[in-house]
Amino acid sequence: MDEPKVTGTKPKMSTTRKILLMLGFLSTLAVIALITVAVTQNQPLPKNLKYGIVLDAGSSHTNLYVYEWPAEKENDTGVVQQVEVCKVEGPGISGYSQTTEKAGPSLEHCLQQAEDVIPLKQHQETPVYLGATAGMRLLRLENKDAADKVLSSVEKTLRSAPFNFQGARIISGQEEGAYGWITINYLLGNFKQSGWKKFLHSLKSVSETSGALDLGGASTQITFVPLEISSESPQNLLYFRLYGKDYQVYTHSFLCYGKDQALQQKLARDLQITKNSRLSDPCFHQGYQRTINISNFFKNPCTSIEKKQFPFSQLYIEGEGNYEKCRRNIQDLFNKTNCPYSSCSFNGIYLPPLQGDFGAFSAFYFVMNFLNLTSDVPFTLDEVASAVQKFCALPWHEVKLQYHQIKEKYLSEYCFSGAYILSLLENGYEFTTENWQRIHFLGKIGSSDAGWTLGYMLNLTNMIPAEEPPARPLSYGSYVGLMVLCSLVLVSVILLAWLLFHKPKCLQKGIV
Ligand SMILES: Nc1ccn([C@@H]2O[C@H](COP(=O)(O)OP(=O)(O)OP(=O)(O)O)[C@@H](O)[C@H]2O)c(=O)n1
Ligand SMILES: [Ca+2]
Repeated sequence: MDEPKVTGTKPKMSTTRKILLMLGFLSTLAVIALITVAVTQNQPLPKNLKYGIVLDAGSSHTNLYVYEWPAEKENDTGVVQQVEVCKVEGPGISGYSQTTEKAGPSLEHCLQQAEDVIPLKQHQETPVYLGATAGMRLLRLENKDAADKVLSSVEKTLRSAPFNFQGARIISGQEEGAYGWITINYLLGNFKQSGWKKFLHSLKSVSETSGALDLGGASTQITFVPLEISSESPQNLLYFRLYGKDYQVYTHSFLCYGKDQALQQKLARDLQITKNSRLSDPCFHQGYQRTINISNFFKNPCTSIEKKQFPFSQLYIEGEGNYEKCRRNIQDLFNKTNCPYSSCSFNGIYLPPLQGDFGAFSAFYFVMNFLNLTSDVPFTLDEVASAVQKFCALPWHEVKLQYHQIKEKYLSEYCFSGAYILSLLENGYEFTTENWQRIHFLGKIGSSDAGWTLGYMLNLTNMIPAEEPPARPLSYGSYVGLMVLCSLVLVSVILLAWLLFHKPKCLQKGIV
């Protein structure tokens, strides 16, 4: 009687098991198919790169920058990067005031370099911009006709290059400050945070942007978001809406306070009190000598105010190498006597209280880097001052021996420049021992040079949207990861359920 029962139940059990096995197999197959589809369907397309060229026609020299970015990510922050920089041989374009037709051709070598970097089929669509700064602002003041001719010459050359010419113009000091500020904050990723970073920032309410300090040869800029906005000096305020956020930015550009023109101003003042054609200068190393032609010296708008008749045509400068004396000497360039606002930097120019961190670039960086004063942990104000003092005290023959690889023009002026930077920051802008270390001397951020050019291009190509562009909540990697995780959980649950409700014989008590 028992026999038929046993044979009767056996096929019933195996059918259920078969169905369950089949279900398990099918769900595993479905999960694998799901993952495969997700991975292949959403795979990023091959990179479609775009390029842009900006020429920074500075007072001391011209640099050509090539930028690159993935076409499909144009409106994201931090995706544009510098892929090439070419330093144009010779002086800045304002140095061609006597031979204006040569200004354009001086750029040809670097334009050729850009042609080699950018794929041939993209030459025509690549925009090229030239922005001239304080050297050309000064030339325009001194000789408008010569400045126009220099610009026409560079325009002619740029139009004959195979790129998409978008203009060659003198940018204002305000633009120079603002674009420098945009560049560093774009590169530091301060404009737009996504996902967790955005959430963390909203919790901490950290200072969101970094100020920008640019020191050129002929002008210098300070730009930052002050804590409180005052309408005292509207010409120093700029309003931006970037990635859905409003920014009220303070900026000022001091023409004639770049390091080369500041030295000219200082010498012009020293000349007023010289009794003969010899001048002992504390800002040059002991043993250093330089001769200056007086007739050309006062043609410059930065020195013309000091013009007077001298009984000699050449001035012989002899270095003294005295840092303290040099600082006192430079101090005279900053007139702190009258301020028509609640607070000023110098020469009666409004400056709100300093706020947050600052990125200091161009000559701020070149000089500090030469003096080994740039590191991740910032040096104190006292450390910087004593390093400059020590360097200034070195006799010229020793400096030349120790740094024989560096151009004499640069080398001879690092003592003056170090002292000038300290005076500008400490006396001019009134940085103190407390907030000095909030200044970060930086040359590059990632692969891109800090400077106004990237911000200029981002603005002119409309690559920084006013409103935050709609973004996918998850990145491609997180999306795939989440898909895999969910699928694994699903398979595990199915397996577990199967094990619990249909314990296979091998797991049953007594057998194990
Ligand atoms: N390794 C270097 C490179 C440059 N300089 C000096 O740094 C100054 C500023 O250079 P830069 O920022 O390139 O000035 P420009 O852009 O030419 O000037 P501006 O912005 O005022 O037009 C110049 O005096 C230059 O001689 C330097 O001391 N050491
Ligand atoms: Ca510059």
